[in-house]
Amino acid sequence: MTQGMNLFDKVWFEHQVSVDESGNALLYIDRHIIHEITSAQAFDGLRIANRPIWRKESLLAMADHQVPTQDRELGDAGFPDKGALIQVKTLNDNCETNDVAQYGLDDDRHGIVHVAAPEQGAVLPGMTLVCGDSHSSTHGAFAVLAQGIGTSDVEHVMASQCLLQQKPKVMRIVVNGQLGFGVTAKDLALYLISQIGCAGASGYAIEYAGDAVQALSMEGRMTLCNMSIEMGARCGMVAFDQTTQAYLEGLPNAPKGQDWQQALDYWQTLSSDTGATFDAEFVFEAADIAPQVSWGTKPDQTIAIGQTIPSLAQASSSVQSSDWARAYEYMGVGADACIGSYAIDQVFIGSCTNGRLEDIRAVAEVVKGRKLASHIKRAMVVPGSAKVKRLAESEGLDKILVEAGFQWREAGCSMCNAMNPDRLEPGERCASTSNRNFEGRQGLGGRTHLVSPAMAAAAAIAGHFVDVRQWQEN
Ligand SMILES: CC(C)[C@H](C(=O)O)[C@@H](O)C(=O)O
Ligand code: SF4
Repeated sequence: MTQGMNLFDKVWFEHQVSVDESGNALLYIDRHIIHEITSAQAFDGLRIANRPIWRKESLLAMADHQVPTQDRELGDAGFPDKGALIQVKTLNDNCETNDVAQYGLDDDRHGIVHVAAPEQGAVLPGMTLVCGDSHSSTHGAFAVLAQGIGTSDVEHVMASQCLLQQKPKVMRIVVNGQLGFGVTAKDLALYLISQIGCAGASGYAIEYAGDAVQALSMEGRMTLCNMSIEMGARCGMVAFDQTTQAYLEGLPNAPKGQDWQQALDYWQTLSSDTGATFDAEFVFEAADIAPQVSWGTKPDQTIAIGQTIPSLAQASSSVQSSDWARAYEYMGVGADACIGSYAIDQVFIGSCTNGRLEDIRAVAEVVKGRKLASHIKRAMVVPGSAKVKRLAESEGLDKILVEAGFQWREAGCSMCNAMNPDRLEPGERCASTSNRNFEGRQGLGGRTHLVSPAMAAAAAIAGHFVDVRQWQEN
């Protein structure tokens, strides 16, 4: 085994084809996932240049952003937005013409790219992975070097199976100890972003390590890696271990028999060696982390439940102070106020951050036998994939949620980014398990507060943010 190498470097150098004088490296790409938003122009580009796809077996497609999450049985008629229908049909046509594997809308493997691909075993340790989507960092949970790319790079990778880029620096974030009762991977992610800042990891690949990270399930690790991009990082990774192995064993696309044994031998090398070095390192104590709520319009504008919204006097620069002033205004919140003092209008549980089975179980646990607060206009649970939906239904979770007053939808990105019919109205305040709280992210004028699934569930019942730990059984 190579001595003293960190995890990122191991995967990087295994895939580096060449480096030019200015330091630009060509990186070989193993897995390329595509969706309906960022692939159409790439397919067009190849067609115009009369270039074939280099290795179509590396591609996996599914439409997720624009698909409606209800009335799917109506087929095309279920799409209220005909532009969205065209995008989805274009992806279908491109996949058929180019013989690219696709999980279509009626396929029981369909879902949000970052939820559906890993659960089929299409994402394996040691791979390099790209997708024309910023939250591709999710797949780093499997010790994968997973990056989001733009549409022109989608075309380059289709044509050459390679990505041209500068090698990022590597940051390790160590979280010691264990997360407290009721504190989840989402709270950890939001906390780290609030400490490191939205641009704090720009130019870096992150490796998450320490006892608290190792104790996370694969779902929790995906939640954590998913939000790396909200710190500006190029990707986030977690070392391969028993948890990774147990998750992958038996999945449809995971290797079998001899191949599995051989793969394991390699995968077991996918952690940072003792003595590995990093360009930056942060160390946190899990015990310091409480359930988090974002109060502003950037993911790092986040506080622990129980803290008050910071005042301008606490800002560290004039830029931060003007950012905060604008955020108070847009979000309709005030300095020094308690986040629990604002009534919530909508609740959204889903997205590639928190649309997995563990997340839905956490919501059901909190809302079981309770009802939505009477002023909540709408509360939705949107599974991240058809598989998550099926598994949740087999546990009876859908019934618990519907009983409490939630809508139970079909898989898709849904209200995470308002590219489909699920949106906030101007001024509406939403407890959301998604990953971005930018202005207008969930609908023009909508106000997003990022929280964990359990915190969103408690807010749905109380009608405002509360500390969910008072409601859970220890
Ligand atoms: C539409 C897509 C390109 C976009 C992204 O890259 O992140 C979306 O997934 C998002 O979360 O805003
Ligand atoms: S769920 Fe949200 S963050 Fe994830 S891919 Fe879809 S739109 Fe992007």
